Amino acid sequence: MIQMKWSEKAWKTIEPIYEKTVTLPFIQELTNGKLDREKFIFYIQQDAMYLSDYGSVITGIASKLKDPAHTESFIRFAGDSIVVERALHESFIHGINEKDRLKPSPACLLYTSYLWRQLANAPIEVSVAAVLPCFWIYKAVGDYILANQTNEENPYQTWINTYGGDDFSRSVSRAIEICDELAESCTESRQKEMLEAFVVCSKMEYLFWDSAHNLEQWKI
Ligand SMILES: Cc1ncc(C[n+]2csc(CCO)c2C)c(N)n1
Repeated sequence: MIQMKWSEKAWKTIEPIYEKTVTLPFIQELTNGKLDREKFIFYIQQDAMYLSDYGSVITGIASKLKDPAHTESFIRFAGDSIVVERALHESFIHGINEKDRLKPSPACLLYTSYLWRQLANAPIEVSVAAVLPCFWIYKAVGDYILANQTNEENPYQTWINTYGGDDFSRSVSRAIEICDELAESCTESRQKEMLEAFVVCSKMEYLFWDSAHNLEQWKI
């Protein structure tokens, strides 16, 4: 019998989470262009803080990976995340006083802290699985939005084009391939740990968008 790849199993596991993600008001309103600017700016500001940590975590992963081809890819992902995200953020929050930046929301801090914890404590393949939803869910959501858009004047088109379409697709495929290669030489129980981290981070992608729509604040 041909064994299912780790990534196939992983996507099947989080499919219900993904399906719920695309029905979130944030994603629906991003798709029809009616999302409040305030909510989008909140998201972009939170994302700037998320990405700053994300870039460091991914650089840490690059330095721990044993296969030089994997390290090379992760170094490229880290560079890409800085270049692409800088452009996105400049196009949407250019002119907004950086000192007015928010503090990380609970959802943002939870997500970045979890990624740091995986890097510090978990086996490297589990850390890699933890950062995969960031690629894969964004790709799927980007494609979903492109396929379901009806408004030609969407103010968020630059954002949508970054995550839908072909350029980003190559990085996503490579990240998935690396996870599968790592999983192949792991025990079953380690593969389970990878899956758990993948599921947790998929949920955190959901929470991140939801928190932006709610302009999430600290209760205290
Ligand atoms: C909360 C949150 N999750 C995922 C991404 C998407 N993303 C950020 S860096 C990167 C890889 C680029 O090398 C991708 C796909 C985001 N922007 N914000």
